[in-house]
Amino acid sequence: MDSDSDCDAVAMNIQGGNASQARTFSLENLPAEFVSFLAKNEIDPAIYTVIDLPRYVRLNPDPHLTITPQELEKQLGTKVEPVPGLEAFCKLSGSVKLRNCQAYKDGRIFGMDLSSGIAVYALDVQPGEHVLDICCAPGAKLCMVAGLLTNSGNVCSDRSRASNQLQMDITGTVTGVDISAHRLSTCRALLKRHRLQQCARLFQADGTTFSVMRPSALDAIRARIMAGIAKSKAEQQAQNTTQGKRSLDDSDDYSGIDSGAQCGNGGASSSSQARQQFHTNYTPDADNSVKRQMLSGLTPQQREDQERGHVFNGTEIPPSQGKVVPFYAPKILRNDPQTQSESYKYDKVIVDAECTHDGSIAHILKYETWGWDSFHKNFMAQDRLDSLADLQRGLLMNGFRLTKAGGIVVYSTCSLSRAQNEDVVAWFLAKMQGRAVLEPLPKHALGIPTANCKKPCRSIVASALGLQTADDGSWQGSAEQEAEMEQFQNHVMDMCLRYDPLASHTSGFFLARIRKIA
Ligand SMILES: C[S@@+](CC[C@H](N)C(=O)[O-])C[C@H]1O[C@@H](n2cnc3c(N)ncnc32)[C@H](O)[C@@H]1O
Repeated sequence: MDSDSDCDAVAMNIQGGNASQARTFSLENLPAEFVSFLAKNEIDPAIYTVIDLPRYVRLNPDPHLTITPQELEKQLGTKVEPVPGLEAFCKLSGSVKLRNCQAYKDGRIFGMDLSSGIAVYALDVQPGEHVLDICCAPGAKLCMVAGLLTNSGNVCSDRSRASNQLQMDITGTVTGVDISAHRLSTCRALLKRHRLQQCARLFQADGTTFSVMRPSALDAIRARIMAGIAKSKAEQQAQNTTQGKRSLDDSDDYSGIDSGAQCGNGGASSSSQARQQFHTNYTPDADNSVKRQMLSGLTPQQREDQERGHVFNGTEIPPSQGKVVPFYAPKILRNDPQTQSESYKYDKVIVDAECTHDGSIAHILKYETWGWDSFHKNFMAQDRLDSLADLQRGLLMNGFRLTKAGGIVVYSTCSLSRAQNEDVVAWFLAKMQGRAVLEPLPKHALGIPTANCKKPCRSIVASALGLQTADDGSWQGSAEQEAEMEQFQNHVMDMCLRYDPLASHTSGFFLARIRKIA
């Protein structure tokens, strides 16, 4: 979870508490299990003693929700410094509370750590692109992607039209997937607060098996809705009555699934069917634990492969499993036929994977107030730790599978553990055998010092390559293999990026940028 205020809002909701940000901290306060986790993962506990960690906000680029740093400074009564080189980001004192600020309530600013912003910039979102955000909630990055698509010049967000009119001019879209319904609710609320909901749809689903391709029928749906509007207007004029007027607003839930355009094959024929399908495909999570849910349409073989960690082969598309009802979608995206075809893979995918959140300093320190028991339950439970790398691999594999050839996948976490970062990326690259390559990232971007990445575990790479390992899992190769292994490990270290709070004065963050070759 990011150390931003929007994420804080979620955490506050979960806990129902009134956390205050502890800025100074004694390491002795950390619970023993967490200290041993840090030691095992070679994470320096001193990161939690950084006392002057700034807070960052992003100014909404929407021309109707702009605010200048000077105006924001007046509202907050504190210094607001634009971050050179990272458009719309500003730095504030770490003690600033955003929630009561009018600009925050109006959706003029987003709380978002700089490292998260750099993850989105690494996607290099272009106008008209279709982006998939796996593990999207509560939605800081998703909102930034939606903002880049909505305010990119090509895509006009015309607020001057009547408020109940659809904005029909979207070309690029962002699809967010998260397993947690209540976190998705926050995501939806954020999209609405920042008026970004027109180009975004959300699915409650397991990101390791999610299979919905990018929207494929925007033009057809747009035409149908426009025809509906024209027809409705004509009828209105003829009858001189408001009866039969079609509501053009964007109701949030799927109760309106039948209204508006139905788009050809596969469209849900009634809202009750749609609901039923939703509940068949996805069981909402009750406790925000890391639950893996299988799409009902997987064959037993696919299921078995999944359980063994072979999430498809990184490219193939499973047969269509019927339409999956979105958790939220504006009308123009709600009735997409969800065509299953190679040509509807996403241009860009971000996998901001579920992790132990140990790099999210402000968040971790809040457990001082909330109680470390809940921290243990949420993040350190042994079964959760044991299954985390599998989950992260599965999320990355599936994100890659849904990316078009030539597209980009960004893998990120807010953990500083090697097992959740370099090891996952190295395992993945080894499995993909040349179909995926690491792309350079801007080291020292914006003058922020990055930390050295860690050397991925050789036995994980060896096992991903199918090389013989000893009973204890260790691997020893020929001289030539050893040299290749060394080269591969160094390559992963060189190409990935780490923010360590001690050096960067941001949250702890890991980032890899992967291009899909085929
Ligand atoms: C680090 S947070 C994501 C933060 C988010 N990207 C943002 O910028 O606000 C990780 C998210 O992963 C979600 N998650 C956990 N397991 C998942 C799964 N199997 N499939 C999809 N989402 C999952 C959690 O509910 C949580 O919201």
